[in-house]
Amino acid sequence: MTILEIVDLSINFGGLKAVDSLSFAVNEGQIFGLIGPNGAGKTTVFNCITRYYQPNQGRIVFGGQNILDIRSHDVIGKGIARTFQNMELFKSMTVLDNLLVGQHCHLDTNVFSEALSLPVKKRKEREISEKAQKVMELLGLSKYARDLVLSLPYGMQKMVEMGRALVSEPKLILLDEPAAGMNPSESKELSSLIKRLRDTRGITVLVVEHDMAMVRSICDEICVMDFGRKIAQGSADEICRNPQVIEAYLGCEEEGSGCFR
Ligand SMILES: Nc1ncnc2c1ncn2[C@@H]1O[C@H](COP(=O)(O)OP(=O)(O)OP(=O)(O)O)[C@@H](O)[C@H]1O
Repeated sequence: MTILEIVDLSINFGGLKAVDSLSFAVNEGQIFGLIGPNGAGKTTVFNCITRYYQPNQGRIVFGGQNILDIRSHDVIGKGIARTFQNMELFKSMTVLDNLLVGQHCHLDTNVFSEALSLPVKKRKEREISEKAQKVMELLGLSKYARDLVLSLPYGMQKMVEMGRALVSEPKLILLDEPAAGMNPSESKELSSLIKRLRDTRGITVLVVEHDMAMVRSICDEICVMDFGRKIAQGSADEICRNPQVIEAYLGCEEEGSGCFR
């Protein structure tokens, strides 16, 4: 069953067509890769899905609803969460506080419950805190809960970002270059975590990633973009054999690896 459908999506910046009539569909429970050379338009697609950018044309249908009709701050409430290419964390705050940031939208309180600190507010706060604890356990972050993010190694900081996205219990998570800056063993661990999220929590994953070893190991289906357009779609084996894809990546093809960087 389709959970996300990108239909004829286009967005221009001045004369540049960053995304050009792009269409693809992601099925529920899939790990779907969006790849392409630098500047192909991948992050721009994420920015359109999260309503940070307003496309010039097209539709983005999530769970049957065109999300271009909703406000950007309502996207998370629909069940979509994301991580960023350049981690957007509050680095001088603790891990736990970073996970709790943004959860106020789920508190559903009003001025009276705030002022009177009513039990309903306290209960909601406790629920959110429990969710954060569970996510920290899942990601191996519990022992760092009270540590400042800036004191953690880079790979762990990326886990905090993943954690923040997971606390909202998304149906779909958008991961923008999750393995960037990680060493091979960290990205292997990340690959199994992403598969676990899908397998145990049923989360659908749309991932932008340049690490082809990771893309190959986790993605059920891959859409390849170049200059804003889709040039191929299929399994990892199919896209790696596709002449248009090889042509697009020429120059960053690794000697003998048979694939891309
Ligand atoms: N806000 C903006 N204003 C102007 N141009 C933009 C803007 N955002 C993106 N672009 C341009 O759109 C094109 C696509 O950028 P985008 O970041 O989506 O590429 P990408 O495929 O994610 O690249 P990378 O793999 O390097 O992250 C680029 O040429 C970029 O410079």
